[in-house]
Amino acid sequence: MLLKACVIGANGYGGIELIRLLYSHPKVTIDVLVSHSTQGQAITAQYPQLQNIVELPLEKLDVNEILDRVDVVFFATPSGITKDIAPAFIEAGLPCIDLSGDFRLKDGDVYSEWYKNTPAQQQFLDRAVYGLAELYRGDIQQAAFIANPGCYPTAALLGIIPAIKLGVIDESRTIIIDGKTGVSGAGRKPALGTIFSEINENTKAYKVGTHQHIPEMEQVLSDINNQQVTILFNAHLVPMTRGILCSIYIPINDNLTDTNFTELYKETYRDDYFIRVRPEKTWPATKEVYGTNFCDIGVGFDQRTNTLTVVSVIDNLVKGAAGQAVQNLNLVNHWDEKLGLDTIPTYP
Ligand SMILES: NC(=O)C1=CN([C@@H]2O[C@H](COP(=O)(O)OP(=O)(O)OC[C@H]3O[C@@H](n4cnc5c(N)ncnc54)[C@H](OP(=O)(O)O)[C@@H]3O)[C@@H](O)[C@H]2O)C=CC1
Ligand SMILES: CC(=O)N[C@@H](CCC(=O)OP(=O)(O)O)C(=O)O
Repeated sequence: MLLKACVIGANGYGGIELIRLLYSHPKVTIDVLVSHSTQGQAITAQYPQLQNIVELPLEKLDVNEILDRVDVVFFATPSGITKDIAPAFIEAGLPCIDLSGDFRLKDGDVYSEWYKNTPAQQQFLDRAVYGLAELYRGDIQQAAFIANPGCYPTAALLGIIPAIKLGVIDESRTIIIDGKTGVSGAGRKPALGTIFSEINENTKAYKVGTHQHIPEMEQVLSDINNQQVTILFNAHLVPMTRGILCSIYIPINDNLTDTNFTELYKETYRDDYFIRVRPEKTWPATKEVYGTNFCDIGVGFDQRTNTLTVVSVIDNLVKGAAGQAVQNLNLVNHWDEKLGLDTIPTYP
């Protein structure tokens, strides 16, 4: 029997990517699509490319009806909105996977500071399991409510986790993450900063020193390190549709200059199908993971500065959002982690 899924926020970019992936999933059927502003329309009115494939109506949010009709709910709704919608489903015990930032931070005060909004109730923050499979696979397999990681944190954390686990970092210096994203990261809603003439042939830094993903990365790294880790992260918008590339600079202890970091990274991820560590000093590009759940990582040690350069790429809508959500669905159900996700990148 197929598992019945509901996507709330179905007409956004995260929602349509969930529909694309769930449609091909051998153990799932999409039963309910929910929209806020386009309810009553067919999904094909918003996305004609779904004609003859997924011809479902966009429905209004009706908690009881959804509880009756489906086995799992995905929230592809904005941060600040999900925290008010999700609790009814969590309390009813329906498995929930949230793509927003509302349940990732365990400390409500930290959420208020960075998201400039009131946090979700603590009881729901406590129940959420952070859905980074490569780090918390065992917890996810036991979970009913997943807070899917943010797009930048996914790429950045996967690039830093091996170094933290191996204890090779010089803690007197700061880890620096230079992140670049395609414009789909901002969602489908129109905004001045993301229209063609503003972003084409242009690149810009944004949210410098204030990006909401900074405390998310620090929370996870501090959890692994058993003490506070502080990072410097800056985000940049580049003129492409999909993709995130993080160039990460990790200060390394003096006595480790002969270490083969590429081999150590490969060893850390030996059981993680979606993490592909490249040969020494071979650098991945965003197109090489386009449309897939892969995170490709290149590693190279700079002797002059005792710094490890790590380049990590993902598709923001797949490993950074919908694909990672499906990976988590597979784990929650104890299915093969690759189900619905085993594809080759679209290239060129
Ligand atoms: N885009 C990305 O790369 C990533 C996105 N995310 C997160 O995923 C979530 C979805 O993002 P994305 O799809 O890009 O955003 P979009 O702006 O493309 O879509 C947002 C969706 O939320 C719905 N929505 C907006 N306001 C409300 C409301 N008040 N009540 C109910 N539904 C509402 C919209 O419905 P309608 O249009 O009908 O109003 C729309 O379906 C966000 O939390 C985002 O932070 C996470 C990682 C990466
Ligand atoms: C281009 C762009 O604006 N990208 C967004 C990604 C947002 C996101 O994923 O936000 P959540 O943490 O709320 O899920 C940003 O940098 O804020």
